[in-house]
Amino acid sequence: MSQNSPYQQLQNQLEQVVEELEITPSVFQILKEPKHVVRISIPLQRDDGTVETYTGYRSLHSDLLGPGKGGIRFHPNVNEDEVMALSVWMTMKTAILKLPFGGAKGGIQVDPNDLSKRELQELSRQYIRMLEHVIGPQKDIPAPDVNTNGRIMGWMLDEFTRLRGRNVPGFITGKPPVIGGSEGRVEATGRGVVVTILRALEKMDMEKKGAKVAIQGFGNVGSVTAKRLNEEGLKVVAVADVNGMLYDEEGIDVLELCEYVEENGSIEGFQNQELKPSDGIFETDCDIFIPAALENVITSETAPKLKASIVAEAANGPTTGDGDHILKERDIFVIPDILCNSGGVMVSAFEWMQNDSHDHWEKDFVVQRLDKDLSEAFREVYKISQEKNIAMRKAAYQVAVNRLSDAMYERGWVEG
Ligand SMILES: NC(=O)C1=CN([C@@H]2O[C@H](COP(=O)(O)OP(=O)(O)OC[C@H]3O[C@@H](n4cnc5c(N)ncnc54)[C@H](OP(=O)(O)O)[C@@H]3O)[C@@H](O)[C@H]2O)C=CC1
Ligand SMILES: O=C(O)CCC(=O)C(=O)O
Repeated sequence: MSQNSPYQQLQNQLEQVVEELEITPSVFQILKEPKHVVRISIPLQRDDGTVETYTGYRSLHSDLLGPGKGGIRFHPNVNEDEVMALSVWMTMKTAILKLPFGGAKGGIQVDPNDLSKRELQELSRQYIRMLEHVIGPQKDIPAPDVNTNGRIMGWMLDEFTRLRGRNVPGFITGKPPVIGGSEGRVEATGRGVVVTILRALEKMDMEKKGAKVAIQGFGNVGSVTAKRLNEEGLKVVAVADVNGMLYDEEGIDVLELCEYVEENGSIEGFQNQELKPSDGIFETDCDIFIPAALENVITSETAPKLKASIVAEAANGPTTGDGDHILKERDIFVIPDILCNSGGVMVSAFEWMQNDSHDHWEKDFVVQRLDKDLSEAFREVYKISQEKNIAMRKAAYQVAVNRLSDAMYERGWVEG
């Protein structure tokens, strides 16, 4: 495992949390490894008739509190270490939120931009065919993540339905509402990120109107977060994607940018502005910095440059151990990923519940419940961080591990 292995860093963190909570080390023994990791080699017939194989994974970290839950990522950097770490973070999120789920994650090592629409659909269906034995509404329930969306969830649902010979809408979440998806799931992660930011601003006595925001990543999570912050009166001054960064100290026209990205797939060319280098995002003058792309971006190199007083981790695992240490030393308030971006899985849980009871909730109801439940989770974590004088990340892990440890005891997996 490399030094920047998210999975290794996680293991170190978990071991420390178990020690500090003075709970039995057996809890760490159980949490340190996923229950299973399935690796598949997926053959795909390309449009030119040749066959290529793609490596795919599904890691089920824990089904202690319910079936595994977690997204599917399509990206060239997907690997076993990453998928395992992402599945552990899912276990922590669902435990913090008291959802009836464990943690899982999957992915395919592929750049979807290299595939035609037919190839992408076939690869998505093939992934489900090859993993049918380990997924299902009471076993392990997938959802969207980086480079996957409602359209892909729809194809996957269709494939699973064919395999089972009956409709099983609760097998996957994040699907379009017309085939059983929940209202508000597309926006849920970004909306949740903003709920946690608003709670943090209140706790820190910071004015939200005009607060300056910089966002790395302008996909599903980054763009919805930007839109919601804009509605709340904050000012998005910088946005970066892989091609570069847009900067406007007066505030970017977020609505127009969202429409532009929807049509053009990138921020490049927006209002004919020249992009600045993508890395400039770390040095932007702002109050809130939001990583909303991939792992390991706040490091020993970038953490010292940040100007923000709040880091809201919309991405999973954006901060390395060294980076985190520097943020702590610099007294930057971090809303940890396992709390900050958990609005997505929360509304996925709502979707699964609606599927189970053949119900359809109105969007207003979904949004209100998300705001209320996530604010409550924020308060619980914040209270512990204050009482114990520890960082929000450590407090979040403590909440999760305590709950998991209690469940292990009640199920007879460990002694008290
Ligand atoms: N979707 C969800 O519901 C949830 C997602 N998350 C996490 O949020 C993060 C983003 O996911 P999501 O928005 O769904 O993914 P998307 O695929 O929709 O968007 C990812 C964005 O990140 C950008 N990006 C990738 N690499 C870089 C880079 N090196 N520098 C700057 N920008 C970069 C992409 O740019 P480009 O388009 O140019 O490639 C794109 O704008 C991930 O960590 C994911 O795990 C967490 C919880 C739930
Ligand atoms: O909605 C879900 O089930 C999972 C979303 C996800 O992958 C995540 O929170 O990282």
